Amino acid sequence: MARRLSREEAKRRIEELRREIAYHDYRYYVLDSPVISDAEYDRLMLELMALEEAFPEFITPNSPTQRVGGAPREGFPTVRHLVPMLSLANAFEPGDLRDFDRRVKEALPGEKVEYVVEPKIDGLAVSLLYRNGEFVQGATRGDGEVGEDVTPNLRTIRSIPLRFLKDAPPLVEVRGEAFMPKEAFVKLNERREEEGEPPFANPRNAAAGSIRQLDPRVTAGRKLDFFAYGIGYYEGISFSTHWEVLDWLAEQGFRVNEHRRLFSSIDEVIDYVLSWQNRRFDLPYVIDGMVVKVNSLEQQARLGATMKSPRWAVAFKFPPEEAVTKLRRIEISVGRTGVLTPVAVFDPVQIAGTTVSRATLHNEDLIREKDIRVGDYIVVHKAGDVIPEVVRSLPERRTGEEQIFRMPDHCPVCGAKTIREKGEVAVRCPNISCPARLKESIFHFASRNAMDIRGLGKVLVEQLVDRGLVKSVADIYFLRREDLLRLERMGPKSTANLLREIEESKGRELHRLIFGLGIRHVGERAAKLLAEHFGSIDRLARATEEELTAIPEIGPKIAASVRAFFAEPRNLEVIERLREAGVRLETGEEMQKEGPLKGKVFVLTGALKSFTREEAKALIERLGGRVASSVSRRTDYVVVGENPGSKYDRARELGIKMLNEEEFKRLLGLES
Ligand SMILES: NC(=O)c1ccc[n+]([C@@H]2O[C@H](COP(=O)([O-])OP(=O)(O)OC[C@H]3O[C@@H](n4cnc5c(N)ncnc54)[C@H](O)[C@@H]3O)[C@@H](O)[C@H]2O)c1
Ligand SMILES: [Zn+2]
Repeated sequence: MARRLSREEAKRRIEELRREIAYHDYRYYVLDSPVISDAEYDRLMLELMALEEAFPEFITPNSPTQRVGGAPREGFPTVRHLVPMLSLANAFEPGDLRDFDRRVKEALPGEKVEYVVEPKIDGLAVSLLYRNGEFVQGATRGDGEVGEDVTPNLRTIRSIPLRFLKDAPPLVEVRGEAFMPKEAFVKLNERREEEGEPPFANPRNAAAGSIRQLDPRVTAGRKLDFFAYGIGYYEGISFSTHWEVLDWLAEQGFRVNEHRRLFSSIDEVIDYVLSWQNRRFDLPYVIDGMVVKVNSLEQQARLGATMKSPRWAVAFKFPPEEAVTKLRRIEISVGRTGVLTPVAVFDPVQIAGTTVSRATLHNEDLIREKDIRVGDYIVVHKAGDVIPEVVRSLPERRTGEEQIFRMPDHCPVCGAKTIREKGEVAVRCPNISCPARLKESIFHFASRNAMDIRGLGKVLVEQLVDRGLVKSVADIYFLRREDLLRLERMGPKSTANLLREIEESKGRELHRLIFGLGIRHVGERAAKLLAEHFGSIDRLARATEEELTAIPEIGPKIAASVRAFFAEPRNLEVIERLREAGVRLETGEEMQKEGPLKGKVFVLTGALKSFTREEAKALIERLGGRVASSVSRRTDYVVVGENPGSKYDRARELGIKMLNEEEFKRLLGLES
């Protein structure tokens, strides 16, 4: 194609491509938020390279083909790399690998060449400086010459050793890839979506965005990992091959990829590389290709490098996993916070190892931006090889029958008028008792990292809400055996199990409860901080925005959301009902602090001679205990007065310790 353009046309197209690429570089490297896929970006780059090859007179040092990419962002100190961190030349088909092999052999006539093949991890290249075996500085690649000093952030990655296990050479620069495993990527994007933040396009941007955080505590919460794949500058050690370097790194405590292999011919290299084309989807992290490197370091040195990449290595990139299919309809799902999410439903296609037929479209703006219409042919891929996404529509295949999508102005589940707050992309159902929201919140409340009530799955929650048995999370604790037995698939055994699990969940740690309440923007980490800091729900409920933001890591957004949650009378009612049920509303330390009765739960039944109910309650509370209205497994003591009621029988059934008035007084430290 390059050949057919006139000089003038080529010049114009080159300019255009450079401008476009510069914009995408900015989105990708500076904002960590690309708007096109890597495959599309690579196509632009290839076109530019082809044109520059055909018209070399237009090559300038400022062409994006001439540099590594990635400008350091403001906010971090910069670091000059001891040895430039280069990019890698790309190969897209076996023929490109053969060309690479030919170039290498031409530069090393008559020599035997071995190749090391390693997975190309889709993450962020970083350089780690070790002085006398101690980690002293970590930097991003940046533009290859100068990167950003992100030492405190990299220190949070557990697989980066802070000290070498065996040796302590004066100075070594370890290089490798910081990355986010698929599972962490999916979780992070789910959370961002819930909180109304834009999801990351792929694990590489997620890793970059996580490492380039001014607050390293945010990085710490992001579950990053690291593979070492080489060394830059080094003193006081010596190696003759890349393979030795990898072994040495593994001995010092680094994670080195276990799928590295050593080969002596390019045919073996090609076989191995291609064998990963489909197998790669089973890995817990994303690889976007395989890197082939000349093994001998001495040969590497003689081969040298171009401005952009070494001549002794090449990255084979796997073809993008994309498929074209037809968009049948757009469904709306309503989440826990009321956000309406449009979901694309399309004819099933195979992508990255599985069949997919649905993909989130995130929000209305995105649908407009991408001009996606119902009935369109669309290109679908999987972000991070796991999250199905619509890349773009194919307007050239339209028939005129396609429908422009409009977000409903009423909640499809409860019919409430939807709202879209200023500056937000999300449309919400504002009705806090919307069944869709309620189901999601209950499901969240019962989830593993919240109150962990295993028997309370999606199907059961559906029924509980649809039958009006549960109108808030607190109602879970008032479910009766008879009610549960009437539900589908609930026998006596599963009912008993569920009731036991519900009972057990009453004693869960405070941070799980706070997380489980589903306060907007309060994830697991924030919930832990809030629990630790305030010690009890009551104190958290009374906290002012200033008190909240005084906690490091709790920003104004979280603070405002916590305030709004506890300002809502319906939410306070839920808390009261939880208290009534005997759900623990304090941290362990708090219970210890409060008195000798250390959060013990009392139930009073029958009339006492020495004091009224109110007096007894006050005495118990002064000593750190608590009075509940009904007997449960969480009850520690039942105080039995005259004419005890049904609570007496229930307590006997459960084998709870019972106290008569004398024993009770003794426990309170009162003389009898
Ligand atoms: N979508 C967009 O808008 C956009 C914009 C800019 C760049 N990009 C993407 O970024 C790519 C360019 O980035 P690049 O310059 O980092 O090149 P690259 O990703 O093609 O390859 C070089 C990088 O591979 C990594 N790597 C992983 N495993 C490795 C191993 N075992 N040994 C050595 N290196 C290993 C290192 O980080 C190294 O810097 C483009 O191909 C494009 O896909 C996309
Ligand atoms: Zn609704």
